[in-house]
Amino acid sequence: MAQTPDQAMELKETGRKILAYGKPHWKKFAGAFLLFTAGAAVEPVIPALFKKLIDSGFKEGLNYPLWLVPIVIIGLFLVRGLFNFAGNYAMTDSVSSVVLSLRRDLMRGLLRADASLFTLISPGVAVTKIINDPQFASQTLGNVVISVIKDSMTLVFLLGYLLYLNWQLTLLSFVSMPLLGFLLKRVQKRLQHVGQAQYESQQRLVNTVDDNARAWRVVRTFDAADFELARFDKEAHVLRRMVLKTMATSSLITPMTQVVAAIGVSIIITLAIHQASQGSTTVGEFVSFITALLMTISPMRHLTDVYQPVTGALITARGAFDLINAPVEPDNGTLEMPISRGDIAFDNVKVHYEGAAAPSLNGFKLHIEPGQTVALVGSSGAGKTTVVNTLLRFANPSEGHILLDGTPIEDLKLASLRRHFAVVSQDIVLFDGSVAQNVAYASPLGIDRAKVEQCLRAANLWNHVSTMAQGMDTGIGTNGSMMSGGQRQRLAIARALYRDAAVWIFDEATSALDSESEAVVQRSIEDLRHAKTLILIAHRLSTIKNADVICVMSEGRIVEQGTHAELMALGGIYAGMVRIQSAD
Ligand SMILES: Nc1ncnc2c1ncn2[C@@H]1O[C@H](COP(=O)(O)OP(=O)(O)OP(=O)(O)O)[C@@H](O)[C@H]1O
Repeated sequence: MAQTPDQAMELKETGRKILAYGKPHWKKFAGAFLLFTAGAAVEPVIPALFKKLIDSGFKEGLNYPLWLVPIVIIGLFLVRGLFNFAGNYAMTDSVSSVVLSLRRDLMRGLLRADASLFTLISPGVAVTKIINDPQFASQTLGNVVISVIKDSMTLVFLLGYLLYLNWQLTLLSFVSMPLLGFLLKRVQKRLQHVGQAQYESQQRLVNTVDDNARAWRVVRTFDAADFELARFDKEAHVLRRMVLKTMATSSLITPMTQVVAAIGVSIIITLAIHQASQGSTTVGEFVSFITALLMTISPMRHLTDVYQPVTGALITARGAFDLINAPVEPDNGTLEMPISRGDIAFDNVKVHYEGAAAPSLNGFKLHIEPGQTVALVGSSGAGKTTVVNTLLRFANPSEGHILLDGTPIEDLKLASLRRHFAVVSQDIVLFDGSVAQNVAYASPLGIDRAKVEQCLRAANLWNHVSTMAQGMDTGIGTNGSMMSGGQRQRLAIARALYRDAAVWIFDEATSALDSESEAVVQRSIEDLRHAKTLILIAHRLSTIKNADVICVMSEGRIVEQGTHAELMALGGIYAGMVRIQSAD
């Protein structure tokens, strides 16, 4: 897989974006920089001290107390250590601030993303992108910055000292630099494309784990543990191979640098020995020069070692930025609608999902008056849920309009539109919290416990909740995993009832209920009739026969419409469906 120029550009762009996140914290970064610089400035003092000690100690006799030697050496290391500690602290402080802002923006990206995003990424990948990736990328880049500051400063000071000691020899050390630059460029290119492959492989592995955590019951029922393990192993091996490739490529850098550096150093040492043998340098000068020269190798090597982590971090950050840059749900409406009567009109609406063979709604026409109860029935795939999705603007029509109280819904702000609906959908999703927190979910006024109880009673769940260890404050586990299917459904109904909406939508809301619970919920729904606009979607026709209007849908449009009695009298599709169900 070759790295395209575009991808290379994107990495630079990613780098710029991360820098923009660091900008507000520049003072802290600058503080860290100064502290590391001060730490690095201590480095050449060490060889300089050796020169002083050796020259004066060996040639001129001691002209300072001997106890000063350990004090000064220990003191120097202590000062360097303190500067480095403070620098690390300041750096971590700044990096964690960057992680915080990045995570918040990623989360915002997820919350605002268009519905299409959720057909592309799994929950596991979203978690990785928001939780792990910013930490990994920022931490790695932070460490690299620390190492670059420390090492380049150390190098600058050491080089300064070397130039001061012997500028001709020092300049010679630059001879091998172009060769090193050329080799490093080639390695970097390879690192970029192996790193990208490693990132993609990791995402696939996350997807596999995500599937197994969500569908664990299915996996066990199908006795598919071995099958899943084999699937996991296959991808885990691919990832392992990619990690090895990355490491092998980046490990080339160290020996390459060392050999190239050795060429330069060997020339310089030879010349230095030659100069010393001519008596043009003192022993102290010679030892000091060689010590400082050898001390440059370690920071030089560290500096060339930053390619791999930087590339890896940028590739990871680029993946995370995908989430920030994901297409945002269009919200171009400008109108607010504080109160709604619940008057809904569909005017020749056509919806064609991307990639679907046929439109899911095709010339859909319906007027629902305030307080009316409308039932949508029809075979699976007829487009019933799409009506709801379009009404809430999770899907957008390519033709036609939907009006709420006479206003086209696309003219309303999304939040202003959606606040008028309470929906119990087919797939029940609950939050990891208590019963009360789930019922009063995101309520701006906090939890009204009396109202929570009233809604739980209406949903026929109060009897169960009152027996739970902490009543309505009992936790229900991830996605309500500690409740039965019917209890989860009733909790979702209570959540919808709690919301003071103008339009209530129940999409197969009682399908998992036993007949007693269904009767209670049915009565609660009956109580709402006329006070609210109700849209009921059900396969079990007995649950909707009291509706004011029953719409029979087929292939995205209404093919029969009327009351139960009218449709029975018509003797069409609806009457046929009723006959089949009563025969069951
Ligand atoms: N996100 C999507 N992308 C592509 N096609 C979709 C999408 N969602 C639904 N569809 C298709 O649109 C059609 C109508 O689906 P819809 O969910 O509205 O049917 P339904 O009448 O509610 O069915 P059911 O009674 O089984 O719930 C189906 O053929 C379905 O495959």
